[in-house]
Amino acid sequence: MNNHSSPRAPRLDRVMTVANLASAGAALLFASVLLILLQFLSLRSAMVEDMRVQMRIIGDNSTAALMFHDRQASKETLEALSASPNVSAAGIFTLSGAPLASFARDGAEPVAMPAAWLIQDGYRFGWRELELAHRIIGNDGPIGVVAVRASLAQLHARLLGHAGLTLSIALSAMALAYLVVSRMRRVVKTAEAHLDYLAHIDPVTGLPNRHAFNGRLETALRSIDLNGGSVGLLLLDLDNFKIVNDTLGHQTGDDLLKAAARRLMEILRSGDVICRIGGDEFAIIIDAMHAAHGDAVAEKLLNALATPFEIDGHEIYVSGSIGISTYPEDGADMAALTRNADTAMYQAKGKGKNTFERFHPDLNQRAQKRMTLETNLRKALDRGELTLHYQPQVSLRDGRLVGLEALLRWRHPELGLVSPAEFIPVAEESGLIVPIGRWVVHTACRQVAAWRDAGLGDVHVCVNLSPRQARDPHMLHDTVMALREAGMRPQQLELEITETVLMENVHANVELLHRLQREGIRLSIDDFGTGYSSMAYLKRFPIDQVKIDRTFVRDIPGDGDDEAITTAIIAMAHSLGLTVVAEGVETEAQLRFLREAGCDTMQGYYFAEPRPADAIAVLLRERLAERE
Ligand SMILES: Nc1nc2c(ncn2[C@@H]2O[C@H](COP(=O)(O)O[C@H]3[C@@H](O)[C@H](n4cnc5c(=O)[nH]c(N)nc54)O[C@@H]3COP(=O)(O)O)[C@@H](O)[C@H]2O)c(=O)[nH]1
Repeated sequence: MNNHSSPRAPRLDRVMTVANLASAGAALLFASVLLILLQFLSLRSAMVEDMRVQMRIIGDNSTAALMFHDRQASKETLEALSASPNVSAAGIFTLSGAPLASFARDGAEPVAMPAAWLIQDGYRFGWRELELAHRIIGNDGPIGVVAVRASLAQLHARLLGHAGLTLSIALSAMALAYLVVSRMRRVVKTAEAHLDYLAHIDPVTGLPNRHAFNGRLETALRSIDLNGGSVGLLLLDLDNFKIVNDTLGHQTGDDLLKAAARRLMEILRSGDVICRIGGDEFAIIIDAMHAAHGDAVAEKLLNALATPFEIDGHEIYVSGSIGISTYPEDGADMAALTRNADTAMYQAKGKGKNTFERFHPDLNQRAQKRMTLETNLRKALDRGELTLHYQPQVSLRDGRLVGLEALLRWRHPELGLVSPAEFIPVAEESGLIVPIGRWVVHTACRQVAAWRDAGLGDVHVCVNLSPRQARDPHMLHDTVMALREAGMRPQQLELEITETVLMENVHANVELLHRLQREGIRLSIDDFGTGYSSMAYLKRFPIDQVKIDRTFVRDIPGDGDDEAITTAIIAMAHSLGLTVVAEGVETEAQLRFLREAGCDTMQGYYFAEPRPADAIAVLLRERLAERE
């Protein structure tokens, strides 16, 4: 399995670092050369100044010797210069240029009478020597010249020392700068790598995230465009993951995601890519896949999830629904391919979860049909196309009618009678269930009031509550208003909630059910046995009644498992003080079995199918007559 990022081209920052260091080095070098030059000029002027002071002294001290042509005195005066190590030769001359005295170090050439321009300028620098000349002034003006030749060796040595020091400081600064820059580069690189990780990796599972998935899929499709072949895309959504999160907490949810991701990764081949692209959604890109391979991989993925997960001492069962699409057959681009895999995945969910579905164009037709249903459903309320039918609930003790379940019916002028099994999910997904559900509660309550006002007595009515309605913040208020408007006792209304809805958001639902209970509204669990089926959880909810799903009733008596489940549900519900309704009772044998098992109430075609309000009025009249 390939989940690593591709090697990158040499980074621009590396080039930038070298460029920065080079420019810093050049600047330092320039500054160093400038410093050395300044140093040189400063040493030079200091030397000239020093020599001139000495020559002035010699000149002043030689005035008398010059006037009297005293060679010995001139020589002695001149020899004072020998103390200065720079001076290699010196001489005192008369104005006519005749030497009066001279001094030269070992091997040095004696000085000659300086040229007029040198006397004028005072000094001249050569490469290795400095020549100086100074007029000696008597009482009536110039009387002679003192000339000196000084070696620059000492100045050069000092300059070399300075240059060495300056350059070593510059080099040390460069080395320090290099170390600081390298360290900064390492810090920046680590930060960059971390940011890159965060941008591409899901922190919970360590898998590439949606952003990375887009890149991987794009690369895979581009490669197919160039080289041919096909790519398979599998979208896997964990079933009922939300229940785990809500009931066991987010940490357990995260641990489950991590463990599931590990299992899925383990069964994939190298070259396949798995990414986490949403809360409980994974995408698997299968390279160079043949049509049959997608199904095989999907089966392997589902099998990998089949063994329960051991997390924090909990044994957690989780399954997946997978949608498969193949490039280029099922979509011309990334968006179409992903959309179609998504459509297939929803189809798999609709088929009852823990399965996979390969995309085929019919699915789009189905999606189209769904769209048509939704468009028409939006107008159904206003056009008065919705009605309620009512199905009686009968006491198993005495056969008396004890309640009615309100069931929605939709007759569309062109589509005909549309089954609630078909349009309720569409209403739920589109959110239309909220206004429709509100209408159902109000209509059912108004109908109960109408029967009462017609002298048919008080009736108990049950209304289904969908997941969206349970989340609707106005639901409680709307329901209470419907009861008030109808002048009904709250106990006459029962809301049916499926186990799955209940478990979808345990904390919020516990709160909601308590508030409904405080209003006096009765509550029952619908389709019990098909969902989470935990009596322990039922204890947390203020429930009055449990409705055994008709799939368990269908094969009793006869099916040992269903008999055992039905009997157990009745016994457990009673032990919690709840009454039990059996759904889908169609035969005398079922009725007898349920009565013997102690079931309280039955609902099903055996007694009556759901009927319009007028037909129910007939039953209510019969009930009244029986009472009298
Ligand atoms: N949120 C809402 N959901 C609603 C509403 N009205 C209906 N529904 C849900 O739609 C599903 C299908 O309902 P329907 O086609 O009305 O089927 C009901 C009965 O007709 C059917 N039934 C009753 N007795 C029998 C029987 O003996 N055999 C048999 N095969 N079917 C029978 O069962 C359905 C009632 O189920 P339940 O609600 O679980 O008690 C269905 O899920 C409805 O809940 C609505 O207003 N809001």
